[in-house]
Amino acid sequence: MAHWGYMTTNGPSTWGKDFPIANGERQSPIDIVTTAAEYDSDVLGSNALSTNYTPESEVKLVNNGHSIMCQITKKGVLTGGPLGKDEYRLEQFHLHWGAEDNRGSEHTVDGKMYASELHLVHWNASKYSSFADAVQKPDGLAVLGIFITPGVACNQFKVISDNCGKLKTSGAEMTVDTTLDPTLLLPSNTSDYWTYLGSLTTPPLFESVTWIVFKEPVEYSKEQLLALRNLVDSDGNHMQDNYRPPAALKQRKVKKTFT
Ligand SMILES: NS(=O)(=O)c1ccc(NC(=S)OCCc2ccsc2)cc1
Ligand SMILES: [Zn+2]
Repeated sequence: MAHWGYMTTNGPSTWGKDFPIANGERQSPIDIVTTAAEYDSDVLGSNALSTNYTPESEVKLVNNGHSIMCQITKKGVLTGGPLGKDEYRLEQFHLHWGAEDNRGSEHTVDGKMYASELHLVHWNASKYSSFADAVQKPDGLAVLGIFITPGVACNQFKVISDNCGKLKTSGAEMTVDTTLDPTLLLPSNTSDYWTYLGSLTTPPLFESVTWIVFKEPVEYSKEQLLALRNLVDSDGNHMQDNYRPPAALKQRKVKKTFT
């Protein structure tokens, strides 16, 4: 099986061969049609989404061949909003980006694509014993999606962007002694978001993700975006355009927490 990727020969349009769920009923990402999203005060209004992350004292950065991933060791927790009382534990975060600023995000908003999208991946620690146990359960995962647009540098992201040069090739890993507070990777407004039931956006495409996509984008500098584009993927090409285009919404409703 040719390893999946984002090239013409192994990209999103070919994933259905080895991962038939690619054409499933709750695939991600999606195009968020803002006028069709339903404001749902009771489910969402009652208990606000809350993140309780502990600043990392060291971070493990991994070039896994299709993104740059930061593995989390502390026990940061996400709860509330569409997650109810369940506590979801932060496992890792990673990104998707384009070769140019006009593309790169996975979710789109009324067809608009952002330059990049940051994903904070959590698993339901109230119901399951590990990420691997939760990854295939319909309520197993929760991923925060943060849109990224070119602008001023994001200081908290510097620890990743400043080290991309040392993580050039697929499989490269490094541990960096630094404090990193995942809370500071979030937009200032974390009350306004869209949420819907979806999937992993890369193989194995499991339909186990409650998606929470914030309305407010965060800014990264041109240099920080360029650092991502200089990474090399598992085929030895520049890691760029590592995003899956929107999948069909099918019988799903997108909820929003703002009017
Ligand atoms: N882009 S995404 O956030 O939807 C996303 C998140 C996690 C993953 N996959 C992960 S973390 O897999 C870890 C290895 C694994 C373990 C059991 S099945 C795969 C894929 C896509
Ligand atoms: Zn992702």
